[in-house]
This record gives sequence, C-alpha cells and structure tokens, in this order.
Amino acid sequence: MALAHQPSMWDLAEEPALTPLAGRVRRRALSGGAWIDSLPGWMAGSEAVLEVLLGDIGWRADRRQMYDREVAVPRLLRWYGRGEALPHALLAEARAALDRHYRPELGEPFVSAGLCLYRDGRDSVAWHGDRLGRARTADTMVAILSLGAPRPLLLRPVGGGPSLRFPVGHGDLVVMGGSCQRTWEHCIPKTSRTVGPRVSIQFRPRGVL
Ligand SMILES: O=C(O)CCC(=O)C(=O)O
Ligand SMILES: [Fe+2]
Repeated sequence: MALAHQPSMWDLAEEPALTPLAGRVRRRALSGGAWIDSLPGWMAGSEAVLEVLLGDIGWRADRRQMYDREVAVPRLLRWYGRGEALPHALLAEARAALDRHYRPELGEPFVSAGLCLYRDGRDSVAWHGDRLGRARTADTMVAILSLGAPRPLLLRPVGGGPSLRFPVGHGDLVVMGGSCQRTWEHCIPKTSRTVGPRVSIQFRPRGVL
C-alpha cells in the first residue's frame, strides 16, 4: 500500500517490545459504571510493527448504506477472528499479556482483533458504542492498542455531556471497561491537520462487536 509514511523519531531505533502492564495501567472511573484504563507507550519501538501492518495484510475498504446512497467507510478494516493468525507476533503477545492482566476481572479471554487503518486526517470513526453484540446488555472490555500518528479518541456519556480526550498512537494502550460500550460513546474525529497513518488494534472477547 503506497502510504506516505514518515517514520517517527519516537521509536525508530528500538526493537519493538511490550512493557509490563502490572502496576502501570491507570484507571479512571467514569459515570454509570464505566471506566477507562490507559498506559501510554505500552509497546516500545512500535514503528517496526506499524510498517508490517501498513503492508498488504488484506485491508478492506467497506461501503455502507446511508439513507439513499452508498458511501465509503472512512477507514480501512481488517478483522481477525478466533484462531486466525495475527499479522505480527507482537500482536499475539499483546493479546496474551492483556489476557493475563485482565482475565481475573473479565472472566474470559480476548479472542478477536479488529484492525482499523486511518490513512490520514480524513479517516475517522463517528460516535458509537461497540454494542452490536453482547455489550448492548452486559459489561465487558474492549482493549485498544494504537500505532502510528496519534489521533484523539474522544469519549462522552450517552445522552450528552462534556467529552474526554485521549490522544492515542505510538504504542499507547486504552481499555474501555464496565458499562462503557452502552453508557458511553467514543469516536475518532476527522482533522484538517496533516497527520500520518494510525492503526488501531481492538481486542474484544467473544460476541463483543
Ligand atoms: O480507532 C480506534 O481506536 C477506535 C475504533 C473503534 O471504536 C471501533 O472500531 O469500534
Ligand atoms: Fe468502537
């Protein structure tokens, strides 16, 4: 894929590696039984992993019906279901590390990995909760590893209220938990700034979409 991509000075030199989660993840309680965990720079040297993901891993340009016309989804997608090999060994390690850290609280493993590629500032995801599946009625977790150019992940309570802003890129981790998918919404807004590509990897338990 021919994407103008300027490797970042941040993490070019390092070998990619995950840093520990225990004792370093910070939790912020939100209203309505939701919470968000964050660990900036969870994956060090993530530029090398980004390079692999920006290659030909089967990215799909989806289209969806909007009223009477079909429009392009403004980002590329690649979905990895249970048992499907992930495109970089460190992503499998990331899922295993999340599983070890969160299993006592979550009670089940993270199984799927949904990848989104935001090619530039025109790519985005509109306000939504991941509540097509079980998260519509039950508490769960969605863990997001972000690689590449930071973009703000915004969260706001369903029904309105001020939004929170988490800039995510370069190996940062955020985990949305508790009732977050049904009592809060999240989005990645478009920006007119010049930004490089960002890839987000969302790890979800079975039946959470
Ligand atoms: O890019 C992100 O970090 C968020 C993506 C997202 O919310 C989704 O695919 O459901
Ligand atoms: Fe989402």
